[in-house]
Amino acid sequence: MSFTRQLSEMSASELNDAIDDTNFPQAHILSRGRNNSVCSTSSTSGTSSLIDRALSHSEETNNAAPSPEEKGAISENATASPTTPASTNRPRLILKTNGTIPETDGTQPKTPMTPRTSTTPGSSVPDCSHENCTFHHDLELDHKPPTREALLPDMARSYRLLLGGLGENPDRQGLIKTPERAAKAMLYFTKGYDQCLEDVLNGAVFDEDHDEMVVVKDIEMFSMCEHHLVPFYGKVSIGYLPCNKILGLSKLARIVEIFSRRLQVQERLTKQIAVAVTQAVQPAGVAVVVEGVHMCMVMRGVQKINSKTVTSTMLGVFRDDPKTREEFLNLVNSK
Ligand SMILES: Nc1nc2c(ncn2[C@@H]2O[C@H](COP(=O)(O)OP(=O)(O)OP(=O)(O)O)[C@@H](O)[C@H]2O)c(=O)[nH]1
Ligand SMILES: [Zn+2]
Repeated sequence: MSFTRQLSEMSASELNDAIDDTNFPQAHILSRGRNNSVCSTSSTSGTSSLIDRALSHSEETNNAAPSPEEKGAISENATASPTTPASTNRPRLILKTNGTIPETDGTQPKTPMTPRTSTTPGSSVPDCSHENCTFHHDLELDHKPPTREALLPDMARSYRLLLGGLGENPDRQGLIKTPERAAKAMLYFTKGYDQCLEDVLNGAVFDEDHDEMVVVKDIEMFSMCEHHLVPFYGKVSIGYLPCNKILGLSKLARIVEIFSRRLQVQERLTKQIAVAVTQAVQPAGVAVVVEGVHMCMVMRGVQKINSKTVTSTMLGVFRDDPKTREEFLNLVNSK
């Protein structure tokens, strides 16, 4: 049984669990400290990840390793590149979330939703059905789906208790509305739980005979550390090599929003963005680099105010071809 078929037989939640829990053997993590020293670690875990196996299957079925002679060009700055292989011979990266969505019918598969398990006992808050919910198309959260609003009273009560726990008087003038404000703010910080890839893409996947690298870099990112519930923030750079399908540029930034606006660790965030781009356009490869500042390391704990964490996920040709990877990294690091 092929691995793509195995993937297609997994339920969305199983796939989500597998994606969330699987580390890429070659994910690079660089930590830059105060003195700019760079520490690079590569996990050498022998466990092949979901994506690895999907990729190797994809390569087997396509049986077409890119030739070094093939040439491409960098689309963003029009710099000629001798390294980007032509799409005709590129293995296409394919990830399927379930067996019901054929990969060639133009329908975008849904991103597996992170299950909402944070509801208060006793309150029944169903997962957002996305029906009548324009939230996904308006990431500014001027209006909230009913399920999100239903969370507010319990959350506000929790914040009120928290204020009391701090020894504060929740009824003093400055704090009267604070529990509700804080609850709304937390809902905003985690609004990605109510977004899915299909809705965010809004059909902006276009057939295009374009086989050169597309890079959108320095996308601002704000997320919440799942260990301490304090922010981490930074920037995300995404590159992909299209296989006759391109993505509306803003959708790359919107994909970052889906996964950053959740409780996260940076490694998982990086991987989820790469997987989502793969699901959206089945390119020959995807590269994602995230540079983050973790307030849990700045305001508390080790208090290293200049440290930055850099994580990357390289899929497909970005993983297999060092020159393609280098081309991407050069673009990302150029001013
Ligand atoms: N790998 C990873 N670790 C993270 C991330 N955000 C926070 N952490 C770490 O999560 C760890 C939690 O460690 P604990 O020892 O349980 O918690 P702690 O006592 O608050 O740890 P310190 O931060 O070292 O004070 C810390 O090392 C954090 O730096 C992330 O995105 N990725
Ligand atoms: Zn933290």
